[in-house]
Amino acid sequence: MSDLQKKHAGEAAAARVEPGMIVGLGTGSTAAWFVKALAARGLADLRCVPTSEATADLARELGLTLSTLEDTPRIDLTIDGADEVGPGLALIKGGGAALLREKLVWEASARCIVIADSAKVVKTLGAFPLPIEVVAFGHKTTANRIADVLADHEIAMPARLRQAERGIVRTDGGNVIYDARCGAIHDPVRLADDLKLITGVVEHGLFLDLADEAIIGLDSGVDVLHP
Ligand SMILES: O=C(CO)[C@H](O)[C@H](O)COP(=O)(O)O
Repeated sequence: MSDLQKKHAGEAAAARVEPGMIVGLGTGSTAAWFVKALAARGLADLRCVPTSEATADLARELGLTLSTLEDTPRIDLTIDGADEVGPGLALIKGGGAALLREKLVWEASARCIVIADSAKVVKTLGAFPLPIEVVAFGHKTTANRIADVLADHEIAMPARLRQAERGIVRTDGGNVIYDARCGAIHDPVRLADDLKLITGVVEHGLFLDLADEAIIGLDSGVDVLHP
């Protein structure tokens, strides 16, 4: 994980934004570099839709004009980080617990650019634990159904409830997160479909066919990938 690479990716992404755009702001440390670089450009008439309370706080502090998905349901460009960038720009996201709002904003966007440091680029998704957002009510019973689906995908490890020092992690929407240590996800499309069918699962961190471009930060500049 390289902060310099994240900075390079964030800055290159900020250069893609044009005055007057409605921009989706991602969540995480790479997205924070983007938000800072975007604010520094001082572009006119931007409206920004943040994907988390943390990003909203940062953007507000930097003087960016915020909007909501309700007020601006069509976003021109969203720029966001990822935990893994796989073949075809299939992604794992949700390490920062913002996957649901992120996916809502991505799906409302005409164009999405993922930004990441070079360590995030992988040949097969799944080394990073797959975040699964679950309704808090009865979450342990939902976890049992998640384990059954994972077993059907030859993933033996049950997903683990995400905890922080202060206890169970809650998302901005009040849900909990289970992290599935998949090892390797051989059929991301089928796994995504199967997880979505589980009652109690709100969203999962597989972002498939959503990224139009990836800007990968290097020590000396960036690399641009397309699906
Ligand atoms: O999906 C995310 C938050 O839910 C983040 O984009 C992802 O976790 C990458 O974070 P970072 O840029 O800090 O490595």
